[in-house]
Amino acid sequence: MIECRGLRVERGRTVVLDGVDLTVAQGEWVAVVGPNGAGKTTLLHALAGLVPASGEVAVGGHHPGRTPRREMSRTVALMPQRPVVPDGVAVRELILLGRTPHLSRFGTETADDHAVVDDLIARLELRALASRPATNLSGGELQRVVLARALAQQPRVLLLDEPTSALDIGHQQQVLDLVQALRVADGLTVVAAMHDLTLAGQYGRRVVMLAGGTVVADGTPAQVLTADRIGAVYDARVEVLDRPGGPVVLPVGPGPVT
Ligand SMILES: Nc1ncnc2c1ncn2[C@@H]1O[C@H](COP(=O)(O)OP(=O)(O)OP(=O)(O)O)[C@@H](O)[C@H]1O
Repeated sequence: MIECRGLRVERGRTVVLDGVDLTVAQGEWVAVVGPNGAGKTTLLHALAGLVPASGEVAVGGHHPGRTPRREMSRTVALMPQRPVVPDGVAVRELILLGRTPHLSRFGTETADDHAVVDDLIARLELRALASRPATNLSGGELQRVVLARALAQQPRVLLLDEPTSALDIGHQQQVLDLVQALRVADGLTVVAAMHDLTLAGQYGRRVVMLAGGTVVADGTPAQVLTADRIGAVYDARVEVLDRPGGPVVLPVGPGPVT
């Protein structure tokens, strides 16, 4: 579903991604991890066709930069790290915008479009927010609404950029469980950039670690999320517990305070 060979992205005069090879099968969930500035967002943007990239890139058989936007939006949906919300738009309208790539040339929504939106509102427990202006939501509420908008696109590939960064622990599990259910039921392919390494390994069967714009590790959560590698790549003190659901990555404190 995703094939990158020698992917390279430059921003200004800086090479932000270089020589990235990534193959993702349909229905796979790949967690992309790495320190701040590693290139995670840039990778997702390159896959969505939002930044120019060189090298070979194909997503759902399309070259992201050379495919008409409407067609690309039926294949790939991006849940951005920093969503831009137009003033005065209500939550339900914002989610309905996700249907845009599927509308007829006349631009009118059908009963099916409304049914898709209503189903997502129910599954993400957004009913109480549906008529509120989206600009008035809390950070976590908005994050769930923006996920609903991306899912309303009914994409084949879902790109999630820090999807749980503003969510409490219950809502983290709610949204990731919903994406997991869609992956299993519909064969949705998921690439999710995540800072929470434990969650990354619990949902991503495969973890790709980026640092300095290149892939430094690619494998199962247990192969990639080792204390030594995290210590070296993130310059962090961590302990990793081996649990049936995946590695649990714990920060280690600075020691006794004197
Ligand atoms: N438009 C731009 N112009 C110049 N540099 C950029 C631009 N966009 C991103 N960068 C740089 O590219 C690098 C990768 O940024 P990116 O947002 O992809 O990292 P990230 O891994 O998602 O980081 P974070 O975890 O902090 O969100 C950073 O050093 C960033 O400053």
